[in-house]
Amino acid sequence: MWSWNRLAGLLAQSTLPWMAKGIMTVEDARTAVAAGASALVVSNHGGRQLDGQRASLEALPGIRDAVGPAIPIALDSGIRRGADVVKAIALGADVVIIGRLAAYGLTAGGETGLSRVFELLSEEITTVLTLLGRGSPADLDRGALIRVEADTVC
Ligand SMILES: Cc1cc2nc3c(=O)[nH]c(=O)nc-3n(C[C@H](O)[C@H](O)[C@H](O)COP(=O)(O)O)c2cc1C
Repeated sequence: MWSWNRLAGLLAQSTLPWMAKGIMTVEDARTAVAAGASALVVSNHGGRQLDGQRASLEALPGIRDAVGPAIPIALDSGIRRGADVVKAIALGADVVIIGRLAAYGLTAGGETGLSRVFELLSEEITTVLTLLGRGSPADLDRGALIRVEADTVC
């Protein structure tokens, strides 16, 4: 079974930089950074392992606060449109990763379909940034968002 100790043994055999994927708690984020991770991927693996797990977007702000600004953070799981990318950046991600979205594009239209996925994402990100009055992703912060509790949505 995988453990942080087993990972330490593996890392001792290499000087390559590495990133930890599947980080969903502040505790694991701190442990990964202390173990030498160069970057983190906040991810619930697309909900494919524990489908009742909380969303990676929910976990992101606390993890960013815990590790500070210097550790690059990627986020994945559930990115489907440009607004999702904007939310992730506003909550502290440096980059996002797409999984099934890329697969959907490839399935629907091969290389052309995949290119279209990136075109749509780019257009949507530009639209959302414009509507928020932000010039670029670098201008995003948590003030761009409001939190709506699920039980307040009619
Ligand atoms: C068919 C499939 C296989 C995957 N296999 C792995 C895997 O072996 N290891 C892993 O860390 N994540 C795996 N993932 C999760 C992806 O790396 C990624 O975290 C996830 O797809 C992101 O969520 P999204 O699909 O909603 O964008 C897999 C995802 C899919 C769809």
